[in-house]
Amino acid sequence: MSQAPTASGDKSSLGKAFQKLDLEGHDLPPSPAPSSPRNGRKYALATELVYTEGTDQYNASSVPIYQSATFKGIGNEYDYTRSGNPTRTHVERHLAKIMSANRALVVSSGMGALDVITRVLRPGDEVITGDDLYGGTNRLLKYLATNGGIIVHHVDTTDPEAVRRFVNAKTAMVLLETPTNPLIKIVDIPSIAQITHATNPSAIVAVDNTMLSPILSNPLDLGADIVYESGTKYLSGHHDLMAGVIAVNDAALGDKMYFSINASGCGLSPFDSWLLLRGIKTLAVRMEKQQSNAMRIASFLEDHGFRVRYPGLKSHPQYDLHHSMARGAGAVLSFETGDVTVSERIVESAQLWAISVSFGCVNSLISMPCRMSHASIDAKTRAERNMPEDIIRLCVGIEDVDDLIDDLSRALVQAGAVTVSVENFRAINAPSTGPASGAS
Ligand SMILES: Cc1ncc(COP(=O)(O)O)c(C=O)c1O
Ligand SMILES: N[C@@H](CCSC[C@H](N)C(=O)O)C(=O)O
Repeated sequence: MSQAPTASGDKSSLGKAFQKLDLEGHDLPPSPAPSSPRNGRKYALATELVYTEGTDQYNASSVPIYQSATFKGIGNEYDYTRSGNPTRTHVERHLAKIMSANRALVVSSGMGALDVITRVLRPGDEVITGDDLYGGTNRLLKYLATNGGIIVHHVDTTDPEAVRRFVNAKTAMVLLETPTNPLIKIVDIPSIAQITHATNPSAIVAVDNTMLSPILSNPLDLGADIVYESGTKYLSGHHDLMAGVIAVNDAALGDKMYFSINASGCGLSPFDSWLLLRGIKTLAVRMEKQQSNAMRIASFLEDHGFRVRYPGLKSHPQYDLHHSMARGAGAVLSFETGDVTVSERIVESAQLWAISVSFGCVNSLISMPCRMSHASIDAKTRAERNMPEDIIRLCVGIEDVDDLIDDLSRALVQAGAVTVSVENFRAINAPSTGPASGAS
């Protein structure tokens, strides 16, 4: 894997600028020693998730919440919570271990993480990214293109050759999502990282791993320079906090990220750091259940004639690619009905499935991305990027799967999307039963 730019050997003035600011600032400590070397995990990931290193003077089993803005003294490890806090450091070291990283940093949201990452960009820099992106990511990139002099190329990142056509000496960043949100397209991280670094070794390959989380994928091991995630989703798992995570292996890159976090003041609060840590401990068991539920639901919809997008289904055109990179398919899927009104009726008819943005939570959610999570992408752009207006996204939780399928069946029938009698729900959902009369 190529190294990301360093403060001394950088492609642009940005490395020098950071070096200068770091030298002028008195706001370090950067680069705390990682608690474990990268990939130096002793146990399986599911075990490592549960155990964190280090404790307080009383051997507390749960890391204390250091709910303090200031720390007394001169020249100590901590002086001010914007610059560093023991609870935050604890979750950062834990995340570094489980993300195969030398350093992880936590901030106030996933978008906050992307904001910090894109602060390395300078006017004239080029960014190559996908044509199916989370709406907020698209919005931030559009803002940078409009106001920051950044040139953003949206390409079909499912085709590494499409990326190759745009990589050049001005490419500062290649920003990837996989699976994409909401079209569930798969991006070949190793090929794109190789293509990018071969042409421009100082270009940063950044991967948004929100849709999978570290239990299923470690993009740093696949050639990425930066991996970031919305901790609001699987990592925390209960929709009770907002968080963002940035993980790197390159020390200079980590220092730049830390500098921006301290300078802009977006580090995660002590209480949210504690909540995030608590959530991470159950990630493996939540994901296992969410994923098996998602597989049943995806199969149910496919059996009933819908076009389903889910990388756990063999019918996904990039099934093999996805499973060459990841340890599972995750729990987000989408499907189309062919009719926006029918889709709206399904979403509104669901009772157990909450109509809500977001995903990765213990309870199941249903949404229409074009009206909700991706509404900030204008309709013309959505059409140009082949995002079907009728697409429904399901974010599967840990409930009893038969209850979820029953509720979905009821909603499909009420919306006129399938024709089966309500009484027969359990019957039609039994795995041995053939398809009902199909999608409308
Ligand atoms: C793929 C993806 N990346 C990043 C984000 C941003 O995360 P947050 O909402 O925590 O800012 C989201 C959702 O919001 C997302 O779906
Ligand atoms: N109003 C919010 C929408 C958040 S969408 C959250 C999540 N990433 C998802 O995909 O559902 C906004 O405009 O950012």
